[in-house]
Amino acid sequence: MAQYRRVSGSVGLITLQNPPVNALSASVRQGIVDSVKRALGDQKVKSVVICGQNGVFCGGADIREFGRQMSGPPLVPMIHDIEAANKPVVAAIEGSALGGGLELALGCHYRISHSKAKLGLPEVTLGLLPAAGGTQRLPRLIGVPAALNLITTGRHVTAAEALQLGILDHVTEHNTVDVAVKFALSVTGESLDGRRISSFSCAPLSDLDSLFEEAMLKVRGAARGAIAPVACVQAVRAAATLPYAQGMEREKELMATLFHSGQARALQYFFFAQRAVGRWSTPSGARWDTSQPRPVRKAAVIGLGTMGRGITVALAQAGLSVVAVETHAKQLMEAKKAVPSMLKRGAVRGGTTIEPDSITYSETVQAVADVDLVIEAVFEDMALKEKVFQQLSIVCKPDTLLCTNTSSLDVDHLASQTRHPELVVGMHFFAPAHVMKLLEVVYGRRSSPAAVATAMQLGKKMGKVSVAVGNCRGFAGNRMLKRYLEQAFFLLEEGATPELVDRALEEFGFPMGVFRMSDLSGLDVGWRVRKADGLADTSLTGTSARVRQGCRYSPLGDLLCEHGRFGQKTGRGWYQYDKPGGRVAKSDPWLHNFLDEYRARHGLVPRCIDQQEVLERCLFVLINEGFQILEEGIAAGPEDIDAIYVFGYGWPRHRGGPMFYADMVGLERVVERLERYHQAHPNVPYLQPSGLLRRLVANGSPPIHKWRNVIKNRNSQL
Ligand SMILES: CCC[C@H](O)CC(=O)SCCNC(=O)CCNC(=O)[C@H](O)C(C)(C)COP(=O)([O-])OP(=O)([O-])OC[C@H]1O[C@@H](n2cnc3c(N)ncnc32)[C@H](O)[C@@H]1OP(=O)([O-])[O-]
Repeated sequence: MAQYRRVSGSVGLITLQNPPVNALSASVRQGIVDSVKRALGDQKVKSVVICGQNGVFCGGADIREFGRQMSGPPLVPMIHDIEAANKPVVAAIEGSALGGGLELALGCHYRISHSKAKLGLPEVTLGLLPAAGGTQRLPRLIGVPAALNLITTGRHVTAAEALQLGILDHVTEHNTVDVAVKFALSVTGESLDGRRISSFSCAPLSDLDSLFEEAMLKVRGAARGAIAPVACVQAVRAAATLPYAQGMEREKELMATLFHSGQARALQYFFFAQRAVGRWSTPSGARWDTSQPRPVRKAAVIGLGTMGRGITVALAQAGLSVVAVETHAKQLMEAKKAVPSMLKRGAVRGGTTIEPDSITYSETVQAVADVDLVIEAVFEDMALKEKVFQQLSIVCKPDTLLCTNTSSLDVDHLASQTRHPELVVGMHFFAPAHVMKLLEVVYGRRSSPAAVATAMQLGKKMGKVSVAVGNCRGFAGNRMLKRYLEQAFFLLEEGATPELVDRALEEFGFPMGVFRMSDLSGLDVGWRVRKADGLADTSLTGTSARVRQGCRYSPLGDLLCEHGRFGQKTGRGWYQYDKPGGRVAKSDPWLHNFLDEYRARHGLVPRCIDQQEVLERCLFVLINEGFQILEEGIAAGPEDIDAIYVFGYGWPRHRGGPMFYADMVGLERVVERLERYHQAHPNVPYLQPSGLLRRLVANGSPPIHKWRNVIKNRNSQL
């Protein structure tokens, strides 16, 4: 809807009304069309102001309408009519002017904004382009290079930057609508000839071809297979080379190629998925809307290795006062140098200021006596963590929340070491902890709803996407990753090379294939875990060398570690690097010989493996584990798993996440391929389709937004 009224005698004020972000739904568009008509037809009205209710101008087209039959007046002619109006129209921007919202403002003759507003054309992040004239008007207004930057990245800019770029005419600290109305009165009767952006020409550039070639190269490099950024460049090129009307035709054609694409569906699904994870629930009935988080003003971090330092920075950046504890004097000294410079770099990047004295350092756990929450980030060793939790339980206030950053150890067991197990949860950060967006909040059997709510809220405060998951080995993310890694090792045994596997995964859209990733994070990390689990025994020979606990096992990673090949840090891993710490992976003939010898020793005849098999083996087994996790209630819904994989593991966002990908591929096909691979590899039980996956297929493979019902029905029958 849009409300219309006349104010200050001669200004028609149109207020968009569609909470919470005044998205341009069919009824809002109809409301605007009707109101504009009224204002232009009313002789008493000399100028018009368009604003949004509740301090938000407009969040753009209504994304929920995209999957449906479109109705109501289309945006393009609506904006065109506003621009063609013979009375000045002023956009009064508060909150956000994004996507179609900014396009609407670009159709107005003047734009006035509050200083706190954010503006942008984020359509590319939804697999689209700004197809309500945004690709044609913005370059005409601010020049091709700046428009290319905004449209291909979708980034939001502050009002100050928008003013500097020339998007805005005026920025105010006061009531924006009042200022806009006053302004509208002041321009009454003035000529609008120079105010209609569609009549502008783009500022001439000396070498347009090379500018667009460069832009295309850059965009293709960053897009990892996403098609929308490429279409955005093509649309802006049309603005720079064609008259406005033809440019609009090109914009429409390009939008048509994107609108029904799988990528657009995936990205729009993901837009809602990342918001859905905030509405968490646990199998015991705790929920986001009934659980009260506790206030956390002062927090502590125990252990200042790489993770502990990152967590300290993330907490300080969120405005908390932090006690950073490290019992090893040398490590503490290093952390005291490293943390302030990490903070400084973060402040420069984010344009913020940081209070350096918000962090105090200590060599003893006694220093955490008065904090509200502690995050333990010591070495991944259960005995050590047990000791820390026992100490914390004595030292801390009785109501202090005790969190562990373990990536796979048993949260319930750690809780059992304390006097208040209900106040223990996992907060699993991803390295580097002050940069990575993902936080897995792991609730144990006895974690209270308030403890989960507090950790979730703290994650949000730190700018993370927090996902609540249950306690199991590896939680959701690493548990699924284990299956993916295993398949990659098996593929090497069967004849693939790290290069072939990585290429397939990188062409799929991962920033790094599994072996390059493993070299980056260090092969010794997994080796240590496997050793602790009694798995990494390379003294075994014959068939037993490749079997553990009755299942197929590949000792390849263990063997590499025994050769001192820990990845980038030692200059050798699955690839070779020019020096320890080197970043550029090069194919390593030693590794290929090693694989040949290994296969010969175990009587494995290498075969030709294609990219499709790599993808199906690695990804379908990971997806299958995801279904198992849903079945067990470790994650509440597919959106949780997808958010974990996109934000924590580099799953390409334009493929929506592993569970969405399964939906796209077709659940029947996933089952069929898994069954086939399981037949070929009967000693890999995880290739057997999970019960939930089979049940979904038996239920006619409902779309992903209906999976929760199938899970719920099953749980209610138990
Ligand atoms: C021809 C077409 C051309 C055109 O160029 C295409 C477009 O404009 S494409 C559009 C280009 N525009 C964009 O890409 C902007 C997308 N929006 C945003 O970036 C943020 O929502 C915004 C910054 C506006 C507010 O942030 P915040 O304050 O943290 O709030 P929040 O994020 O938590 O959202 C609150 C609720 O509103 C919901 N919702 C939001 N927007 C839309 C929408 N457009 N539609 C529908 N719903 C929308 C959101 O799902 C959530 O629902 P729920 O049920 O409560 O979970």
